[in-house]
Amino acid sequence: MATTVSHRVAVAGASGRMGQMLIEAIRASGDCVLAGALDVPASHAIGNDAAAFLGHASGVPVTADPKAGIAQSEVLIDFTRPEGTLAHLQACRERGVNMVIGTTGFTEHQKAQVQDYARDIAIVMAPNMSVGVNVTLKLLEMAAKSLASGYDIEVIEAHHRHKVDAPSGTALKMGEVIAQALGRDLKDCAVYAREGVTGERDPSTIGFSSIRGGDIVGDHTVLFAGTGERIEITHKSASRATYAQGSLRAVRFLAGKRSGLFDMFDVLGLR
Ligand SMILES: NC(=O)C1=CN([C@@H]2O[C@H](COP(=O)(O)OP(=O)(O)OC[C@H]3O[C@@H](n4cnc5c(N)ncnc54)[C@H](OP(=O)(O)O)[C@@H]3O)[C@@H](O)[C@H]2O)C=CC1
Ligand SMILES: O=C(O)C1=N[C@H](C(=O)O)C[C@H](O)C1
Repeated sequence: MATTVSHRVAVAGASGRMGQMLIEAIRASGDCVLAGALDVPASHAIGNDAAAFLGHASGVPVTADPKAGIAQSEVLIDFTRPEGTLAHLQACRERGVNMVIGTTGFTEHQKAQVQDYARDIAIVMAPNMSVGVNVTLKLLEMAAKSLASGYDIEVIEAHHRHKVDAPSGTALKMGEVIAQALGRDLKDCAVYAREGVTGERDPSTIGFSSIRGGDIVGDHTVLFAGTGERIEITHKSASRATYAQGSLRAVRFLAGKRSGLFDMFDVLGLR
């Protein structure tokens, strides 16, 4: 049976870990087609076929020119760096191309800029596109409400040696969800480092610990440590394919939308 291709998708960071995973997922999807590929000017991939690493010819060359890279697309998936994402947003707004943003490490000011672009194009932005992590966020919301007093809360994350931001975007989102459930503001209660004579733990804080090493795809644990018991809620990613599949669900969700900022709770109906 012939499949109908309905989504023309460009990928930014085409030679990156997630970029390659996305190109592979688009090729296997049946309803999406690769219509553009972007990378930084210094990338070894510029000028090459975007699917060459799969031993396949997609007919889409990797370009460093954002406007050329998105010209044939209805949506751009971006897993790059915050400064790259912002440059891509500018090009997408000019061309009326929607965006799926998986990049992490944005400052508050940069997040406000993304929100501003969402007045003109539709954007799904989430620090973690996997179904499992987003369901975990709902579990954390419930746990935090039930364990509001008497339990110290610590978020522990582990990632591969190449990751450049810490804590991970997912860990920060977990902290935000928990803080909100407890009626706190993460800005006021987050503790990102401990060293030396720190004093006793302030029960109102949410602590973060980051481990970096090897090829760990992404592990997140939230520890609720009480007196006489501990509860640990853990999610472990064994493959980046889950992030790519979630990104394609976001692409389908955006079809026909003209503006607005959405996240994976919207895409997955978890709100
Ligand atoms: N939301 C989610 O589910 C997930 C989010 N992520 C996030 O996605 C991002 C990318 O992760 P990952 O694929 O592992 O990283 P990689 O470093 O493997 O890939 C990043 C890609 O973006 C390119 N790039 C770097 N800087 C810029 C820039 N300024 N403008 C445009 N492109 C740029 C890189 O080019 P070059 O290598 O030549 O520098 C590379 O091709 C990270 O922020 C990560 O935290 C990752 C996995 C899941
Ligand atoms: O850089 C990564 O690899 C990942 N980044 C995201 C994050 O910062 O939370 C999502 C996932 O954990 C993998």
